[in-house]
Amino acid sequence: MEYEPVIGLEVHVQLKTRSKMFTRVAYAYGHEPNTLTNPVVMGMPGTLPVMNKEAVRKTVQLGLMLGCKIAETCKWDRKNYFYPDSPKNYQLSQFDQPICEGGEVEIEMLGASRNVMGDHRTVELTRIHLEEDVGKLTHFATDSLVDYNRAGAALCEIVTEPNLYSEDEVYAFMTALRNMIVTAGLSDCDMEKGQMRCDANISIRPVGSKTLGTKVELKNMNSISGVRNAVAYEIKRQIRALTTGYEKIVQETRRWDPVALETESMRMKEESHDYRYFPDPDLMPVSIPAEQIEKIRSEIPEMPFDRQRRYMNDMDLPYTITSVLCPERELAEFFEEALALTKGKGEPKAVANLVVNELIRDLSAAEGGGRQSLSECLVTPAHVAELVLLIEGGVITKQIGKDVWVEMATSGKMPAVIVDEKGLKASNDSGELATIVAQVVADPKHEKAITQFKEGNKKALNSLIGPVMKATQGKANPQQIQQLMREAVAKL
Ligand SMILES: Nc1ncnc2c1ncn2[C@@H]1O[C@H](COP(=O)(O)OP(=O)(O)OP(=O)(O)O)[C@@H](O)[C@H]1O
Ligand SMILES: [Mg+2]
Ligand SMILES: [Mg+2]
Repeated sequence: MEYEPVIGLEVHVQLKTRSKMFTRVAYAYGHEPNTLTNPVVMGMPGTLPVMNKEAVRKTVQLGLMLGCKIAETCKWDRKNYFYPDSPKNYQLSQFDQPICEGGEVEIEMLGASRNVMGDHRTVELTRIHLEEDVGKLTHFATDSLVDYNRAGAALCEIVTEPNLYSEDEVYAFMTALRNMIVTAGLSDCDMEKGQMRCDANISIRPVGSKTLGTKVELKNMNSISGVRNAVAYEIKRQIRALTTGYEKIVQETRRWDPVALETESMRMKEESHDYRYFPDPDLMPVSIPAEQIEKIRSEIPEMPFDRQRRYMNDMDLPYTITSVLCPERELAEFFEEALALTKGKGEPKAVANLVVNELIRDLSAAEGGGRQSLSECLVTPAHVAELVLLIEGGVITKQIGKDVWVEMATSGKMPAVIVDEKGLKASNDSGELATIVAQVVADPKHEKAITQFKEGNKKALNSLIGPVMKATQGKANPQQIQQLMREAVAKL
């Protein structure tokens, strides 16, 4: 029998708010353990929660971005359980009245090759709700330590329908969702810092069947490719269990081991009635006025796939370039600013090429691993615009443009200043160039190429361009060289 996997994801995202979900203590990463707490976070008797409005606003924005229905009224419930990662014996969450219902996420599958756009489809969402994060446990050989700095942080949970069917779709989903959330500035979604986490629910069923099999929930993946690997492993494990009868699939929570690259059983999964959800008596239900929803809607920035379609359709940019520019809003905005500064005289493709090739290369080469941020980089949109205009206006050659880039990236000087200081202007003196061309053509070394050209091989003269360029220190215009070369050869 042939089996197919069915996958549903629960994605937790820490929202970028100044303070925590129900108290004003700061939400931040990288502080000394247990310094970002207060009596509310620690669940001391007599403390009362106060809702963070910004977290609600950000969740509404996320819901609107993903086409969810925004609830007229939502409420807060206690999810009761006791575990050392929570200082209280409950977590404030939303049970039957979440902020957002329904919705979908557009994803892109891998294309046939890097320069071909892959298929797009939408993945259906069940709901998005808001809750408070729990602390972080670190386990050692004989004991465990807990850090409550992230306990109580505003955490939004995005739950999908069982509507994903392969590890590649899961990868595409996580990537698309992260790009949208980061673009909107709702979270940095750094999985290594725990700002974005994913539980993957997986079951297997015979192909063609409409009912769902027993689900297993995977935890502890700390990168998007980690999620893909864990899901791929678990699909194989379950299919093998079903086909060989060697193992039984039971409803449980399994932990991904990123070193051993396998999943191992953690605990049997609670059902929702085990949590004894009930409305929190200290918090009022929340209603969000329609005009406020419309205001939030009007503040949503352009989403990455929409931007990509615009670049491809309106600017005629190739897919490869747009797929690098568009997922990162900062980069895309840098490009648009540079393009605008050329005042219609710069080709979008020329501007985009500099950003995608030279700029990203420099940012990635920065010391200390990772990528340098644009704000730390000396190259500004004005530099890029000016450089493009110098090249397109024929003031300098493309070749010299590369040297100017290196110089402006290290000194921060404007390209025109560098060109002036170093005398890099393309030589328009065709008399001088003609002399150099004549010398190269006369060089016995090139006799063979010239004969081949005369015999009809039009490309044979290309090998002579390099020596001419070298003699002019890269300042000559390649078209002009070719023209002069043909004239010189015709005279032989
Ligand atoms: N048989 C199944 N196979 C695959 N995925 C499933 C199956 N049944 C449910 N799912 C998915 O599992 C997820 C269930 O998440 P939900 O938050 O509703 O419940 P939970 O995991 O029981 O609760 P908790 O928040 O405590 O983890 C959803 O993404 C859903 O699509
Ligand atoms: Mg859940
Ligand atoms: Mg779950």
